[in-house]
Amino acid sequence: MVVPARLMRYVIVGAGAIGGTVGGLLHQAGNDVVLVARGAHLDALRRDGLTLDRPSGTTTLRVPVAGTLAEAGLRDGDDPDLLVVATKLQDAEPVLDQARELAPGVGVLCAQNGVAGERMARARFETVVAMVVILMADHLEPGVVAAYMEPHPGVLDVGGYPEGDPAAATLAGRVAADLVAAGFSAQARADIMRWKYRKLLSNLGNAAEAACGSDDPALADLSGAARVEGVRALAVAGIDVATDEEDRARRNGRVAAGTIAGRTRGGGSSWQSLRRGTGSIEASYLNGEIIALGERHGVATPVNSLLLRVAEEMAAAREQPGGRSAADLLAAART
Ligand SMILES: CC(C)(CO)C(=O)C(=O)O
Repeated sequence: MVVPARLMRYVIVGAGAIGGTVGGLLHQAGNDVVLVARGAHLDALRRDGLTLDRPSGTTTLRVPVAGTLAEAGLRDGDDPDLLVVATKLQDAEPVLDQARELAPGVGVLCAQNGVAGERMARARFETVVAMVVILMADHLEPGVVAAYMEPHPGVLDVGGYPEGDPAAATLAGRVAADLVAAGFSAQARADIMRWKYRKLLSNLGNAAEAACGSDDPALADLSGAARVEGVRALAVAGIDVATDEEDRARRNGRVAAGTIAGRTRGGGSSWQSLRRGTGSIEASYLNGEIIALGERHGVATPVNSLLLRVAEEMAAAREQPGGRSAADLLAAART
């Protein structure tokens, strides 16, 4: 893909917490954006626009919407779109397959946790941009998204995948500039995957939070134990990970104190998946990534294995988040 000089159109699939916030604010900053949504959310977006609740107030944005990528008219060629995949990882492959049929030369941006989205995208497309998403947001109801961070709405660093690919790096630079102009903390990084692995480590606690709830007093111990296994597996696999110190220097956003529009943030993305009863959870691409590395390199990962099993069971049974005890899970993983 030759990255064109003109402003690209962002076609964003997965217009929930992440896609809605990113798309809404890119649109507000004057970018050409289409949100691809489904069901009641699509109806509400068409009827009422996108309502974005932020600590600074509520905005209604008339972002163009479509029900499918075909309806969005996804295009490559001389005037190509950028396809932004903001679905959960378990929902990404059908989107990528459909996009490939419509516009095989399109550039793809993976606005997702973990490191699997980039692999999936690169298996189908030439130009792929990886993104580290640190954005505390929630898809509250059809048409309504809350973004809880201030003073900026989130950290969205990007970089070409694989690292060193010149077209992907150029595209990442363009995206970073648009994100900064839209108010995000964003930068293009030549070593983006170190940062994605760093973020993966923090997401190993997502399944624990979903299973036990954020008020569980032993949650930090359980999540910490999952991370210790993750750090060990990545180190033995020889995967370079950005450090806490580097991370701290970048973190200049925080979750707004109290509530916005009368609501308090409940939990992270896996907690939200259980709450919505979607029947699936991202843990197989987060804890599962570490389990697979551990198996390959002889590192035991009992805590991640247990968390994955419990989170998947809860999702399949459409259990609400928070029903398990973190102390019990930790004890079970250690026996
Ligand atoms: C950082 C945070 C909480 C939001 O991007 C996250 O990664 C998640 O919940 O999955």
